[in-house]
Amino acid sequence: MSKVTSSTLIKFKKEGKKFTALTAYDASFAGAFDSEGVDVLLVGDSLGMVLQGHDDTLPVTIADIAYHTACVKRGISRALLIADMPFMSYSTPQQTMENAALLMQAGASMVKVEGGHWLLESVKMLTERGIPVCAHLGLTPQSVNVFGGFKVQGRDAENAQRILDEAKALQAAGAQLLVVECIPPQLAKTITEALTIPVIGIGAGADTDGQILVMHDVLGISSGYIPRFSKNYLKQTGEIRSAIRAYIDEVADGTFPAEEHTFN
Ligand SMILES: Nc1nc(=O)c2c([nH]1)NC[C@@H]1CN(c3ccc(C(=O)N[C@@H](CCC(=O)O)C(=O)O)cc3)CN21
Ligand SMILES: CC(C)C(=O)C(=O)O
Ligand SMILES: [Mg+2]
Repeated sequence: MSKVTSSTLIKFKKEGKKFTALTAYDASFAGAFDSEGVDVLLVGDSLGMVLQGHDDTLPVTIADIAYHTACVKRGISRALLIADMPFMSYSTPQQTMENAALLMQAGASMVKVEGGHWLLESVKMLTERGIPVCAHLGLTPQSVNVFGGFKVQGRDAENAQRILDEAKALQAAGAQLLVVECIPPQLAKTITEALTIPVIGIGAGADTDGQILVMHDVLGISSGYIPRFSKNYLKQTGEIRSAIRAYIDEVADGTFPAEEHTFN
């Protein structure tokens, strides 16, 4: 099967084919997700919470992400592999280049960064130097202390407009993919229709081009708080590979996310 690239995802968007993304942190799970047909795998800085047991993603380092990216890379053959840039590893353009290079050399095919207008120069510089960028807007967990908690973003008209403007500006700066997290479904729909690049949602309703979840939520083994927008597919299937297939099928046919998984 041919490798998934940003061109594949643009083709899916044009065809209206909903695609699936999932986090992965090691070769074995990543290999299973890849062979079942998950299109995009993300080495998320969520690993700070689900692997390391922290309360947020801030303690994660570039070495942590590079290590898990190298592990995942060895297990997969088809999926597009994205690596999260961790907190404060991309605070200046120079630092961004150096750290993004480490993740690409560890095996990533794209890096993901959280933020809007302040990131435009870095997105342009990375793209010009051969590093594809996935942007991330809405509830950007690295800003949890600014938000005062993991709270839905873009609920009022002013912030919704700002997020839409930032999405367009990030695309214009060269971003090839966008993740929107925990925003109202109407806003996610507007952004998805306004952009030519694919938009992946989490807690953002059913009208984005793709969906992403944290693998521990899909397999029902997150400890402590489980976000209400996620779904435990292991419960209904009893087997890991079947759970992943159910997730892929429900995203493809529009059953997931349902009303209960969205913020209205
Ligand atoms: N296991 C896991 N799943 C995730 O989806 C996830 C992580 N970890 N870690 C990194 C971030 C943090 N995420 C989170 C964590 C909590 C909420 C949360 O508490 N949301 C409230 C919204 C409250 C409101 O209405 O503003 C909720 O009720 O779900 C959301 C996203 C998403 N990501
Ligand atoms: C939830 C996704 C989008 C993420 O950024 C992560 O897993 O770190
Ligand atoms: Mg992340």
